[in-house]
Amino acid sequence: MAIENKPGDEFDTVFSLNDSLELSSHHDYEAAQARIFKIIVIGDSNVGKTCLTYRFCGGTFLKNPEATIGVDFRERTLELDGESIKLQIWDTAGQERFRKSMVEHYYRSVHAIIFVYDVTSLCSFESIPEWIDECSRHSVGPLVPRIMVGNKCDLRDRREVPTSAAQCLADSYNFPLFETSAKDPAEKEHVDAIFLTLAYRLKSHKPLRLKQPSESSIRELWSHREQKAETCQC
Ligand SMILES: Nc1nc2c(ncn2[C@@H]2O[C@H](COP(=O)(O)OP(=O)(O)OP(=O)(O)O)[C@@H](O)[C@H]2O)c(=O)[nH]1
Repeated sequence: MAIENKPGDEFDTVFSLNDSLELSSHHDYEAAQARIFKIIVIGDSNVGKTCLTYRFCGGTFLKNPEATIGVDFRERTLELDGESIKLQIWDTAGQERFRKSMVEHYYRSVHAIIFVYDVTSLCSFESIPEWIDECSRHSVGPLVPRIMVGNKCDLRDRREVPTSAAQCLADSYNFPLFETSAKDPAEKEHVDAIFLTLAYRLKSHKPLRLKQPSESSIRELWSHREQKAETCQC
C-alpha cells in the first residue's frame, strides 16, 4: 500500500475563486490520469472534521481552525496498486447556519461519506443517527460506502463515548468504525487508514468519473459562503 503525493501536487489544496482557473489546467491533466472520487465529511460542529481532513491532506495538525462556512475542498492523490486515485474531500460545515443553503451540494454525486463525532462529546455521538437520516433524505444510495469516526482520542481523561457503544452503533448500520485523533502525530497512520479504506472500496467500484467542480459551481458555492459569512458576523 503506497500513498504518494506527486511532484507539483499542492500538498493541501483548497480551491478558491482566485486560483480555480490556474488549478483547472493542472487538474484537467491529472483528471485524465486519476479516477476522482468525492468524499464528504459530516458531523456536529467542533468534532474535528477540518482537522482530520487537514491531517490527511496536509500531514499536520491545523492549529486554530475557524468554523467552516459552507464547505472547504481539499484533495489528495493516492497511488494504489499502480493506479492513481484522487480523493476530493468536502469538509462540510457542522453549524446549521453555515450549511443550510449548501446541503444539496454536499450530497450531489457523492461517492463516500465519513461521519465524525467527538469521543469527548456524547451529544455529538448521539447526533450520528440524525446525520445518517439526513443522507437518506437526500437520496444517498445504500451502496455509497460510509465510515464512522470517533475523533479526539488523545483526550483520554475526557472521554464520554465508550468504544463499545460506538461499535454497537456502527455495527447496527454495518459501517466500519475508526477511533483516532487528528491532533496526536502518532495517530497519523490511523487517519490515513480511514481514507485509504474508502479509497480501496471505491477503487473496486466501476470506474466512476467525477468532473472537477466547474468554475461556475465553485463561484456559486463561494458566493454562498461569502453571503453566509456576512450574515453571520455577529
Ligand atoms: N484534542 C484534540 N482537539 C482536536 C482534535 N481535532 C480537532 N480538535 C480541536 O477541535 C476544535 C474544532 O476542530 P475543527 O476541525 O474546526 O472542527 P469541525 O468539526 O470542522 O467544526 P465546524 O467547522 O464548526 O463544523 C478545534 O479547536 C481543534 O483544535 C483532536 O484530535 N484532538
